[in-house]
Amino acid sequence: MKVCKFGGTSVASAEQIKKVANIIKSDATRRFVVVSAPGKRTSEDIKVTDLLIELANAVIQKQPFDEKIAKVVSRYEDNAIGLGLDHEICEIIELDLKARCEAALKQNDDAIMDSLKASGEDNNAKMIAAYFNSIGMLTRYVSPKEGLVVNDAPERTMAIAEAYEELSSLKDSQEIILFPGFFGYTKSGQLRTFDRGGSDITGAILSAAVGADLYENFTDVDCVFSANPKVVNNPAEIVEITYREMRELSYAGFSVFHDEALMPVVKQGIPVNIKNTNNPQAPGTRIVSKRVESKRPVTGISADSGFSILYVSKYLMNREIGFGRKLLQILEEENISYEHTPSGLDDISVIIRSFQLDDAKEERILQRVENELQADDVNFRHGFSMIVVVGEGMKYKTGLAASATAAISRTGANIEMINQGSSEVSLSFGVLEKYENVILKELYSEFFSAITV
Ligand SMILES: Nc1ncnc2c1ncn2[C@@H]1O[C@H](COP(=O)(O)OP(=O)(O)O)[C@@H](O)[C@H]1O
Ligand SMILES: N[C@@H](CC(=O)OP(=O)(O)O)C(=O)O
Repeated sequence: MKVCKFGGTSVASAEQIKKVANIIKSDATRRFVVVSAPGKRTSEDIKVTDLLIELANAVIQKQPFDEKIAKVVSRYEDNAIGLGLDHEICEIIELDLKARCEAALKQNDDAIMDSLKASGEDNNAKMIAAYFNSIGMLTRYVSPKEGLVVNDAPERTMAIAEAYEELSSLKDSQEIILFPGFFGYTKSGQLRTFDRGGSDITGAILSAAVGADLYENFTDVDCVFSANPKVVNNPAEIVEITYREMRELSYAGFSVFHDEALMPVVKQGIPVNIKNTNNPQAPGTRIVSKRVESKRPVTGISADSGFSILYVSKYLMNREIGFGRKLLQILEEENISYEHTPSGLDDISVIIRSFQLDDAKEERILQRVENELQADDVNFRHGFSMIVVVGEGMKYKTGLAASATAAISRTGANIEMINQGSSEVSLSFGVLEKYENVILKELYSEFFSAITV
C-alpha cells in the first residue's frame, strides 16, 4: 500500500493532473493521494498559495479583494476546462473563497491567513477527486477535519498522537482517498497550516497513520541531486540516502523534501521515494534508514541564506555555572529558536534564523544580555548563509574537514563559524551570504569531481 504526494508543479495544470491520474491508475497499490495547491506552470507563473496570501493580506487590511478572488478562481477554471469538468465545480470554489473572506470578519489575522492559504489544497483536492471519478476511478475526497488533529497555537503546527489513530481507519477504505495537503484542525476545530512546503508533511503523517509500505513523493525532478541543480551544473544523482542525511540536507536548502516530513516516517521505518511526475519510469531517490555504503564520503552539500549570529563574550565564561542556560532563556522568552551554538572558553555564538528577529527584539536581547549576564561584548551580525556538507561516510574519512576548509579558502571567503554535529554526519560552515553559491560550487568540485577515496 502506497501513499503518493503530488507537489504544486505536479498539479499545476490539466495536463499535469492527467499525468497524476495515469500514475495512480498504473499501480493498484497507490491508494492514497495527497495534493498541493496548483503550483507554477512556467518559471514566471505565480503559485496559487502565493495568490491566496495576497488575497488574505487584502482581506486583513480591509482592501478590495474581488479581483484577487477572480484570479484564484481563474486558475481552477483553466484546469476544469482542460479536464472536461462541469463549470459547477468552479462555482463551488468561488463560493467557498467568498465564504472564507466573509468569515474573516469574526477571525483574527492568523486564522484568516490560515483559512485562505489552506483553501488552495482543499479546493484542488475536491477538483481532482471530481476528475478521478469522472474518468471511472472510484475516489473519495477526505477533509483533514476527519482526523488530521494538530496542536494549538502559538506552538508551530504539528500533528498530535490522536491524528495517527484517527486517520488509521482510512486504510480499510475501498476507494482511492484524495486528501488535501498542508493543513489540519486543532481539537477545538481551528484550522492551522503547516510551514510553506508542508504538503510533504501531510503525506508523511498519512503514510504513518495507515502503515504504508512506501511514501512516494512526486515532484518535477528525477531525483534528489547531491547539490541544488539551480546552482551546480549537472550535479550527481542520489540513488539512496539515509533519513539522517536527508534531514541534514533538507534543513538547509534541499527544498525538494520538507525536513519536518521525515519524523512521522522515520518512527515507523517507512521508506520514501522521491519521483518525477513528468518521468515516472525513473527510479528516483529512496530515503531509507540504512543504505548500501558508497565510495564517496560526502552524499550531498546544501546551502541556505537568512541566518544571524548573536555573539557574546565574557572573561571566564567557562567557569560560570548556568551562563548558557540563562542566555538561551532570554531567547526563549523572546520566542526565538536557535540552530547552533559554537563556543570558545570565553565566548559563544548563537546562530538564529533571521526572520525571527526585528529591531525591537534585538535591542531587548542586547540590553538583557548586557545587564543580566554582565557580558563584556554582545552584538548581532546579519546576512549569513549556512553551508552543510553531509554524508554517513564522513566519520571514516580523515582530513575531510581540512579539504572542505581549503576549498572554501580558495573562494576568498572567511569562515565565520564551523560546527560538526556529534553524529559526525554533517559539517556546517557559516559564511557571508555573498559567497554562498561560489562556495557551493567549489565544495562540489572538491568532493564530487575528483575521486576522493
Ligand atoms: N538537491 C536538490 N535536488 C533536487 N531538487 C532540488 C534540490 N535542491 C533544490 N531543489 C529544487 O526543488 C524543486 C522541487 O521542490 P518543490 O518546488 O517544493 O516541488 P513541488 O512543487 O513538487 O513540491 C526542484 O525543482 C529543484 O529546483
Ligand atoms: N502549497 C503550499 C504547500 C506545499 O507543499 O506546496 P508545494 O508542494 O508546491 O511545495 C506551499 O506553497 O507552501
